[in-house]
Amino acid sequence: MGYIPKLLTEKPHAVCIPYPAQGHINPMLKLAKLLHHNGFHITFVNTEFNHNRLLESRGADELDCLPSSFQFKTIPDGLPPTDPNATQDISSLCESTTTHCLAPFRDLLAKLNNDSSHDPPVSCIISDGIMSFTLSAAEELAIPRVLFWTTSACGLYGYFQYRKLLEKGIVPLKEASYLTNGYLDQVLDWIPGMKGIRLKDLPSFLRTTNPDEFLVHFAVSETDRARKASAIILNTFEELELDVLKALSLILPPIFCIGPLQFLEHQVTTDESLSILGSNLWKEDPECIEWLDSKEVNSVVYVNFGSITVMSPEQLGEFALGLANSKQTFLWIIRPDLVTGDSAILPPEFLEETKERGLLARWCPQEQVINHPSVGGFLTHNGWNSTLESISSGVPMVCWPFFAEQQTNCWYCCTQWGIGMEINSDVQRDEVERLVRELMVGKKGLEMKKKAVEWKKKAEDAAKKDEGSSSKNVQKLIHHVLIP
Ligand SMILES: O=c1ccn([C@@H]2O[C@H](COP(=O)(O)OP(=O)(O)O[C@H]3O[C@H](CO)[C@@H](O)[C@H](O)[C@H]3O)[C@@H](O)[C@H]2O)c(=O)[nH]1
Repeated sequence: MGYIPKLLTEKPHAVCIPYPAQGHINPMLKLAKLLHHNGFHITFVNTEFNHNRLLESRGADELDCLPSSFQFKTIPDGLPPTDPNATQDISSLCESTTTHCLAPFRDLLAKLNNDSSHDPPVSCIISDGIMSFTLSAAEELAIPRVLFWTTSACGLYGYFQYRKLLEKGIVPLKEASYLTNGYLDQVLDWIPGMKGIRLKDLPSFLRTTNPDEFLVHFAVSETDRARKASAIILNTFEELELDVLKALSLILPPIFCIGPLQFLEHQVTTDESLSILGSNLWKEDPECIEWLDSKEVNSVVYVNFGSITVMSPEQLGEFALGLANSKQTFLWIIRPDLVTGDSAILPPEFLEETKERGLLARWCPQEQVINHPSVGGFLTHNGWNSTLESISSGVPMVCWPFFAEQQTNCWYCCTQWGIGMEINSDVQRDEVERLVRELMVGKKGLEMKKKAVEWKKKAEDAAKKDEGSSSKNVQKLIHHVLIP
């Protein structure tokens, strides 16, 4: 039976369930706040593992002060215990959530809908795009089922190409030498809306010789299942990705572009405890902002590779010496689990050379950092949140995509939006030095800065209260889909 309010005055109740990783929890929490602001009762579902991390990094008190109409619940992720201060293995997590999370999720919904519960009945489910098992639970309750893909539209469209790549025999690669012999440079001229894109610019999981590669088949099944949703949400804005959105609209249910969500979140000011509620899973280093305050406008390179990227000690060394040799001032966030194997050891000559002009920290309030007037450029892995946060702050990028759709985001930044320059995946100190210098003081850097500021303005327009395309899309989503 579908959603029947217990009372006519009852609030709609949205259950928001992110994929359990930082880059997915952040935008989902922003959306949840936005819906709460629009009169929804919210249940936000974390995995037990991440919820413990959230309590650890932000303190339990923060959640105690929330209004009763905004609650957190947890389900297990089905994985064995791992390092509580590190991101879980992504492939295992995708496999585990798909296999193990539906049953506890169903139980949770049943509890929320139980007569003795003080919550209004669950009236819609908003789930991460790669948690599509939730569609079955929503179907059983006959309520709207919305998938929030936290990637860019171009990244999502990139995943949509996997089925065709398999059918055409382009993937899996015939042998490992295809990774380096130029095969990945082939231009795929059959993808509408992505003129000139190369195989290497599509999401990276295709770089495999294994016909059974889990993440390739997972991408195929999740994109297939996306067609069954009531609607798709994207944290982007229409003007940024017009061509791809047009192509996606032919194959997907209605798409609502509601980004940049951080701008819309800033308009939510009704409840103090909610507006300060954050979702960082690592403790933020408070020193970063003070340090930035002491620096000149546009003078600092901000270096951060997000929550999942890992690198070898050699790669860390190349970045370090490239930054040192660039002579630029920098803030570099080295996550405790950034380096594979041993802990991050930086070359002594790097520490000596940069002690006056570099700050190292373990985690920071990135939105605040990147929006700080001192930050002039961003050395990034091009996770979609980081990319969009950079666009929203008018900051150009040097791009070192690690995996997933970061390669696609990078290609768009460098070739379509005019706001990025790519570093070779086999990172070398000389290239880091050259590109960082170009970013901060070169002619190309200046042009990119101009472009980035133009995109920032367009992003602000999209988020303008009541008038911008993203603001209007939020209202359409609510009134046409979530409260039909
Ligand atoms: O010191 C830090 C580092 C990061 N962040 C935040 O953490 C998020 C990181 O997200 P993102 O930049 O998207 O990177 P990942 O953590 O790598 O994100 C995963 O999720 C994204 C959204 O689906 C995908 O685009 C990426 O490919 C995938 O790796 C952003 O909101 C950052 O602001 C901080 O607040 N402080």
